[in-house]
Amino acid sequence: MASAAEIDDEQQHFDRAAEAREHAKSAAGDAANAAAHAAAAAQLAKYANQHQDALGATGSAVAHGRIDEAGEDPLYIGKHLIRDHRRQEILVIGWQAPAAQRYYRATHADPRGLTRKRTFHCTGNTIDDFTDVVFTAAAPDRPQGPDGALLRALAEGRTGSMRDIVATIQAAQYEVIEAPLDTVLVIEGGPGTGKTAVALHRVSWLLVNHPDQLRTSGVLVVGPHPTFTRYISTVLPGLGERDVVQRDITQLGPPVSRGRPESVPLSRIKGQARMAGLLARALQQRLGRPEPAERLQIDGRFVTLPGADIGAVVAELRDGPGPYAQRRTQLRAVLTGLLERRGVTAVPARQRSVDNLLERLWPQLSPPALLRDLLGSRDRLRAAAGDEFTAAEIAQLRRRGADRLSEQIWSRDDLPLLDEADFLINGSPAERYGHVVVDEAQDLSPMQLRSIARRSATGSLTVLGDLAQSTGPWARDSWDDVTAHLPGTHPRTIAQLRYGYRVPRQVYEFAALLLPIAAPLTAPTEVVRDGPRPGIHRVEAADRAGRAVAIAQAHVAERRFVGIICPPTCRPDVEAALAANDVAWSSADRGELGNAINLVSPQESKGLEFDAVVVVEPEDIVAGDEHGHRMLYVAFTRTVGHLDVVCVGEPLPMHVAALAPAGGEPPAPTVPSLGPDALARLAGEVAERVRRQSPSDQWDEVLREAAKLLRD
Ligand SMILES: Nc1ncnc2c1ncn2[C@@H]1O[C@H](COP(=O)(O)OP(=O)(O)OP(=O)(O)O)[C@@H](O)[C@H]1O
Repeated sequence: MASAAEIDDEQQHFDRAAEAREHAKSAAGDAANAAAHAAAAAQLAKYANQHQDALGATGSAVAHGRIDEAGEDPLYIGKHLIRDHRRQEILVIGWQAPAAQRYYRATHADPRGLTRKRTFHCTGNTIDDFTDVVFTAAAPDRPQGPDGALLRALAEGRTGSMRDIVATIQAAQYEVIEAPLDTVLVIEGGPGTGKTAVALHRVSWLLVNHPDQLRTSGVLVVGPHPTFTRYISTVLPGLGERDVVQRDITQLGPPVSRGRPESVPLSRIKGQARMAGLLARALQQRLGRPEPAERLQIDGRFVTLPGADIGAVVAELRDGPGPYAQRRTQLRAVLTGLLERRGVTAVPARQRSVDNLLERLWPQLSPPALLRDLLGSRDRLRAAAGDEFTAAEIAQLRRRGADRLSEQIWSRDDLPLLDEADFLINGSPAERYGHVVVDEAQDLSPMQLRSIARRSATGSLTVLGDLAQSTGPWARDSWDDVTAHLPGTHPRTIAQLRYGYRVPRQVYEFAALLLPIAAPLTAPTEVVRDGPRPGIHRVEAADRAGRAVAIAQAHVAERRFVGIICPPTCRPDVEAALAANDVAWSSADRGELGNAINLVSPQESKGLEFDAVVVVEPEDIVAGDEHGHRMLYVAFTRTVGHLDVVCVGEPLPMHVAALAPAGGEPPAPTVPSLGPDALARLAGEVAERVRRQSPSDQWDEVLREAAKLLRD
């Protein structure tokens, strides 16, 4: 604990900086009032608001850190630059400034000239305490364990909104944050290694350090589902960035009615990149052929255009560049030109016989109309499929469309197809960004990735995920399968985060027993802190839901933020138990998390975290997905503190023969043996790595060696 005198000294600096900040904010407001007319005033007011936001909220801490170097004045680091208005002296530098880098990158092994790094703990702008890391030349080999400030931040209770980590970003995380803009950067790491937090801070860092490229074009952050988007939505505004667009993956593409369910096999077909070719061919096949002679009535006289001339123009435009709608406009212009050459002067913009001919040759189409008509017709599907789809696949794709387009309900897998159709018809989306961040990217289909890729104006992307958490119809085992569908304009880099900050060691070790089956080649994360052991509660089926709710209530009584992660099979019982006990709860499928008990499906739990997690019936979670062990690994790793597993029979990981009841000592974990499926997956993965990392002329030899080793 810092001494009162030291805290007083620091507080004086904080008070001075707070006063300077208020002065800067009111000066920004005054500038807006000085505008010459209303339009300029509105514009200036917008800039003033942005500037005031960027300076930070009144009453918030002006700084979170300080660095000391021998013979130099200390530097205070906060979310925003603050100058003394009288002397123009810098009181606090923004955390993204190059001068702040050493606060984050200094380690005992490489202190970068610093003698000390101080992290403040504040309530508003009042300093409660601070934690120091002292760098001494005598201890360069000291291992860099988690410092007190980090452990303190990790121990804080969670809520339904993610917090920034600006005060305690770790050296390896900062290195990823400041990676070059012109990259496709993949950030991979186990659960709770800070991928999401790092990516959001990277956005803020990029906006400050690359204003010319990004301030006008903007940044887009794409998450896996609405609850996640809402959960992370306060981080960037808290860092002073209000203009970053945050969407979930289903919000890309034309606005349509959603909610149609889709089978897994159909999801697999619809997500494949070859669907893009199917749509492009389907669009071409909508083009018509002219009659040998096209007779048009214009202003009471008939004009005949030779079909061969028109056909040649249509063929040229069909094979030409540009979106479909733009080429349609070009065709109209050419038709008008042909008419003018036959003496028709000034063809009006709307002329019925020209419009009719144009509609026959090059029909006006919306993305939903194209897709509905395609999926609704076996003949259209067959014609567009060529050799690329089997008859069985065509039969699977075919479905009866709604009679009225406005009544059509679309599935999640239709959305990227509509977006692709929109691209083919209308060209690149109106909203393109200087940088795009994609979270939980390991689960996205090629068609979803294409949809994201076309929103990056320059090919600059940050892609984050964890292959060991990859589930669903598009579960991945390699990042190559993801990046193959992203723009190739910039180099691709994979950055790994090794340290797990969320999950306590005792819970992580339990969850990691699933890894040999879930993701055999994944190295476990290195956990930085301890916590309570998982509680295993074996119950009768009739008591399962009631017990889960009772455990959740006990956590709420301790003021914990709780997630009950429950497979669909158990959900009605759990909802009934919550109702029977008159417990207020929130449902993640309504896009929002409450402050107490939240009922969450395993899929929705991705990316979220709670103080306490109650996992209901692991076996059903495993059974619910082809990569069910990964899904369970996700569910187990959502906790910052407590994990309780409520089950009938074994809690999984099944190979842990007998786990002690809640609070008891579990036996030492045993290494699970691999079943035939897991072994086949492992073999496939080894072969894939050999292919990726060895020159092709050595594959056979390396694989023969590997087979021999396995036989022996
Ligand atoms: N340097 C840090 N300082 C303080 N907290 C941190 C730090 N790094 C990560 N955390 C915390 O660890 C938790 C996990 O972070 P985050 O959700 O970004 O991890 P993730 O790798 O995206 O996890 P998952 O793959 O499970 O979604 C968050 O509560 C985050 O605030």
